[in-house]
Amino acid sequence: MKLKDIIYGLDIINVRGDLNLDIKNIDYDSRRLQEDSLFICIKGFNVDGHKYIKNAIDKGSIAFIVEEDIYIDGYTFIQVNDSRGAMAKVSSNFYNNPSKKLNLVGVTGTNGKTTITHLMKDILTQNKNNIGLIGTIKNIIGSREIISSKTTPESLELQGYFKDMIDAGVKYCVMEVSSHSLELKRVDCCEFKVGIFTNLTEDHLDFHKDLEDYRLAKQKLFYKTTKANIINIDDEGGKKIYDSVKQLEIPIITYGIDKNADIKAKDIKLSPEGVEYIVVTPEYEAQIKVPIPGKFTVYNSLAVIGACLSLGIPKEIVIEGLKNTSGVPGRFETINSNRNFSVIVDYAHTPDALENILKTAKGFVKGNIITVFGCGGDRDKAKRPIMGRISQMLSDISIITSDNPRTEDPQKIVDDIIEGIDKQNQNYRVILDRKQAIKEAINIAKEGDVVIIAGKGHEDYQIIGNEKIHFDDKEVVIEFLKEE
Ligand SMILES: CC(=O)N[C@H]1[C@@H](OP(=O)(O)OP(=O)(O)OC[C@H]2O[C@@H](n3ccc(=O)[nH]c3=O)[C@H](O)[C@@H]2O)O[C@H](CO)[C@@H](O)[C@@H]1O[C@H](C)C(=O)N[C@@H](C)C(=O)N[C@H](CCC(=O)O)C(=O)O
Ligand SMILES: Nc1ncnc2c1ncn2[C@@H]1O[C@H](COP(=O)(O)OP(=O)(O)OP(=O)(O)O)[C@@H](O)[C@H]1O
Ligand SMILES: N[C@H](CCC[C@H](N)C(=O)O)C(=O)O
Ligand SMILES: [Mg+2]
Repeated sequence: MKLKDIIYGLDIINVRGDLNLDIKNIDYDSRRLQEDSLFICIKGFNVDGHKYIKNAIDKGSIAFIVEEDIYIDGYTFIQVNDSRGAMAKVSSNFYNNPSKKLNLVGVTGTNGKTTITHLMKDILTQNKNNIGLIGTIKNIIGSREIISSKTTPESLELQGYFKDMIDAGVKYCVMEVSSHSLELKRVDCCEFKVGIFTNLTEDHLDFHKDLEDYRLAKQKLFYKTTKANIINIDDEGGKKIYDSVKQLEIPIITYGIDKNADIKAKDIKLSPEGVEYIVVTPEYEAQIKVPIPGKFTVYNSLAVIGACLSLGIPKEIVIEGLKNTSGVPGRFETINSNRNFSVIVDYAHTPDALENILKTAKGFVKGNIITVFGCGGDRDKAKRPIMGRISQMLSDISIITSDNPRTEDPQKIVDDIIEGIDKQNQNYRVILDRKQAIKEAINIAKEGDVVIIAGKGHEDYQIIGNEKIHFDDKEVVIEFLKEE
């Protein structure tokens, strides 16, 4: 594509050089550059991409998007205020603005994004749709699946996936929209038909200044939608977002249990097998059954019902899809065994998620709750003692271990967690090695107990230092369950 077409509509400070160049590739990482590329220089959190310009020229880059006043004879330099925002624009142009041709549903909030997108997938595929999904576990493009490395990809990858979806005949794409992606402009130039807000609780305070800053990042999604905003009105953050977006022309559909919402659940029955309730919407009332336990499943499915309503998906398809969902890998996943206790692997890595999951287990456990969990390194430190306190309060035995320590000392992370623990109460222990911690939990479990292994869910790795080693909670559980 011609460079002048790629930069169409871009907010530019200055252009030096030829805009009639034929660009074959765009990249923001010099390590991947090819011949005839446009290199986007990003000032990152770790390094400044501008320092790779010479390296990029050696690899065949002919044009550059920069934030500084740089010029090298024979090459084209386009100076902008913000390279990340510019990357979203040029990526969308490069792939012919594919998001406009999709029914794109964006889901944001602290917890529930992956679950909601997977429930939507199960409904939409049932309706014989070729679908797209972008999120924490994997990205799906029709029949192709790609393991994810982020919840929301960088704008360049994202627009490329959208283009592939169009080529594969995809009509609906459901997507997790992280607060990082909203703040770092990964989803600029995405045209969302529908936005869903789940909830706002403590997380990511390493990245966002405070909870309000985190909420404001999430709120941005609801200014990017064209058809409807679906908002959890029982949630404090949801109420604030509602107040902020209600003056927009986009219809809002609220959902909730406690408040007078547009979509409500009544006669809720919670069981170890899942949830059942009657949904009341402006268009219909129906009995809903979802085979995923926990009150939060009511919220997640209400959000899904709201989104499907605004997209015109027939109610029968929605009801059947929810009833027959295969669940979500690593989210309240019970590991099959012939032991007389249960083991559940879950992705709860925030205080709210841990509290929800433990309260759900408490609702049906006959014996003790034994919880194994840790917290990720190089991420929000404030949540560590809170999770320690919640685990101790809601479990009979807490085994505190490592999650993904990354570059932090695992013992230091555990020390932060036990800051929140009452040390007089001997109902906790520390076993740094996650495998040994899981082994201990299974060894001490007795009839009627529930072992909850929280924090890593579907992850099949552990990040220690800068190394990613194979580690899968489910695999480890199955191995130990075989040993008697
Ligand atoms: C905080 C954050 O999001 N950081 C992202 C950010 O890193 P950065 O800006 O620090 O990049 P950098 O490493 O300083 O490099 C600057 C630029 O130089 C380039 N570079 C670098 C080295 C080189 O040799 N050549 C070169 O060109 C880089 O490609 C980049 O364009 O930009 C990088 C690429 O542009 C991302 O890979 C990186 O995400 C890292 C991997 C990350 O872990 N992000 C997490 C926190 C994240 O995004 N999480 C959210 C939320 C999760 C959830 O709640 O579900 C997510 O959406 O996944
Ligand atoms: N609506 C909800 N409210 C609170 N907790 C929830 C909700 N839905 C799921 N959970 C809990 O949060 C965990 C993570 O759920 P899920 O993966 O769907 O969230 P997510 O928003 O995609 O998280 P991430 O930010 O890591 O991508 C689940 O394993 C469960 O413990
Ligand atoms: N999307 C979450 C994942 C956390 C998963 C947990 N296992 C960890 O590594 O902290 C985040 O980026 O904070
Ligand atoms: Mg997710």
